[in-house]
Amino acid sequence: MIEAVKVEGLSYSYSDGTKALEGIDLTIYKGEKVVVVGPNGAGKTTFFLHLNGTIKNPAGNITVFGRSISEMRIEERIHEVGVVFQDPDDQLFMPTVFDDVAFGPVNMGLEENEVKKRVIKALLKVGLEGFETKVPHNLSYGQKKRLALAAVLSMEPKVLVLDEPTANLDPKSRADFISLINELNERDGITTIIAMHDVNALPELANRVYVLNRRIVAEGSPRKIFSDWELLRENNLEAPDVFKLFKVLNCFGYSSDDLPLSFDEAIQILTRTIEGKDGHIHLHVHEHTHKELSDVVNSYNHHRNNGKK
Ligand SMILES: Nc1ncnc2c1ncn2[C@@H]1O[C@H](COP(=O)(O)OP(=O)(O)OP(=O)(O)O)[C@@H](O)[C@H]1O
Repeated sequence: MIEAVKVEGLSYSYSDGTKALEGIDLTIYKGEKVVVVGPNGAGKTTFFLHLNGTIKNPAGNITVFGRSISEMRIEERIHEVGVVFQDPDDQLFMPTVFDDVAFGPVNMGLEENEVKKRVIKALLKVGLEGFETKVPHNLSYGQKKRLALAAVLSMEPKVLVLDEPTANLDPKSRADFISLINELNERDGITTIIAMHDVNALPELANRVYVLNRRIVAEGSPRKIFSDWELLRENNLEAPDVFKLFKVLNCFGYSSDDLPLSFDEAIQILTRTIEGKDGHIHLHVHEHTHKELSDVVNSYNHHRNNGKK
């Protein structure tokens, strides 16, 4: 396995004395999808500020693909690690969408034609083709989020770091953003490191989780982390809703060895339990009192049929 990001003994205190990070050691491998969780003020953003070089001369070692981040020139670093911060307004400052996405490639010293190609490619990737002449400030929040991502993708980073990518997005934009991140990871081979409080979306974006609370307090698969109630409680975290629901169902005598981490997994487990011979879920529920449940199941069956076509 190739080490994409290796951090050793990283500590950081702000000038007012706030200790934000203490003795961080971690290794993230090429192609991994890693999510960093932790309570508010745990140091996630501070950690990311180290990865994009905003905080210089770290007290500790950070290497990206074997090279020390503090020894890289900025043009090299932005090609290695791209960081998308939570608030897109922090990253968008040019008069047009084109200029914002071109900013990185221009600073990398690329030729005009190459810059143009990269801008078009990045805007297409995030679904903002045709927005080139628009004023970033006037875009909707969801569009700004996608633009901030495009502005980083145009530098073709090997590692993509995202702070709260799903926060404040409507359900469709959220699902689209998750698919896009997964596509970047799975198809384009970009290693992704994400900080998020949205635990319901986490299993889709993580092979592995680090729990950060000034220090790294735990590491493991989403299932391992979410099964540790004590760890969750101590770090102001919670498990995905379906995971908690099945835990409760288990207490009521519904026995399932697998606890689902996502809605789809929950449906699969339920399907194994109650699936009819035709592969559809059959719940004999009363039309009026259980209409909502019927709607969910019908939409699942519809979704399943369409998927089979
Ligand atoms: N510029 C600053 N000056 C002083 N203290 C700071 C500064 N920026 C952050 N901090 C402090 O450093 C600690 C870590 O903050 P950080 O923003 O990295 O946490 P976070 O995990 O990203 O939080 P959240 O989940 O709320 O976004 C907090 O105690 C915060 O108050």
